[in-house]
Amino acid sequence: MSLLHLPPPSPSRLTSLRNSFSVITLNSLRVSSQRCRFNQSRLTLTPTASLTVDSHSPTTSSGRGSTEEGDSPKVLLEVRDLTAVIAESKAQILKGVNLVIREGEIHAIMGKNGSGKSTFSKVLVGHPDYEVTGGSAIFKGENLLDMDPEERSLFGLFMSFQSPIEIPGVSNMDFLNMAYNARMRKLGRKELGPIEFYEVISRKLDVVNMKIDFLNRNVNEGFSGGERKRNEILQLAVLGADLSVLDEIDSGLDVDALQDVAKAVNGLLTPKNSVLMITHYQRLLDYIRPNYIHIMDDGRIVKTGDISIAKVLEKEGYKAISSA
Ligand SMILES: Nc1ncnc2c1ncn2[C@@H]1O[C@H](COP(=O)(O)OP(=O)(O)OP(=O)(O)O)[C@@H](O)[C@H]1O
Repeated sequence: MSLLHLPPPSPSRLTSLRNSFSVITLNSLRVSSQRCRFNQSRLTLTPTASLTVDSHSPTTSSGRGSTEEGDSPKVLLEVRDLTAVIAESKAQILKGVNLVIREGEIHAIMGKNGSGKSTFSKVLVGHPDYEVTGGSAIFKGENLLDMDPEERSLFGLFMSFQSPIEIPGVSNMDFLNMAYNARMRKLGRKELGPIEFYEVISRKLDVVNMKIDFLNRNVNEGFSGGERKRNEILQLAVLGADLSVLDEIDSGLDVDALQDVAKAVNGLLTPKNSVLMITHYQRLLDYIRPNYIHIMDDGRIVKTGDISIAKVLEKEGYKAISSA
């Protein structure tokens, strides 16, 4: 790929964008663009000792993570008794979610429509539509619920939304350059100017099999469903994350796109980072092999197991799971 194919954004364009958003990062911009509400109510919660659906008994199926005694990887995310309501109506959606994710593990959450899967993932990233009413979420040893969405993103939590939003007037390239630099600042690493960043991102495009033209288009504007999903993974590839929450990354993808996206996600895995996927279908799990599958029902994780759960589901539906 050559630099000649696409002019990098002008420095003045980047400066004006920086002035418009004094602080800008991926999750926070996407979260706040969805509801234009920046003031998330902050809660300081005391972790409570309680029952857990401990995810560390099933066997690994992806070869990542570890279940051997004495060789437990570090806990990355520990969610205990998490409850949350819809901010506006106060309707309770999460009714005590328990989940432990260790470094290097891939987890999948499945469950009927409306069981609370997306709500859980949005609560994790601090979406303002929801208020946490109890429980705790500790990420890399810090209280996640005490951080605003932007801090969560900079701290290494990435979320790919089920329906990625458009951001009119902001090109993919400019958006990613700013988000990348914000993350580099947080990590104490070198920020990149438009030309250097262009070289970085050009290489990442191959990872998701995206054409270079997408960099000059406004974020998700006019993108097809599949292109939006690829763009989400491009963002993940550029920013990196300790924990990537992928909400129905497989929806709207044709077979080739699904394979591209899965290959890209697999290519980003290291022994240190983890993935939490939400999906309805086994086909995604055939490409990205989870260590654990959790079933969510009515705002709680009610069952945890290995890939065999997905196989039963595919054949017999949720009835078979609840009676198991
Ligand atoms: N912002 C909101 N306003 C009103 N209701 C909401 C909101 N967010 C979630 N809900 C409701 O909470 C319930 C759980 O929704 P959620 O999107 O978390 O379910 P889900 O398990 O992800 O479903 P699906 O599999 O269909 O994506 C649903 O009944 C939904 O209508």
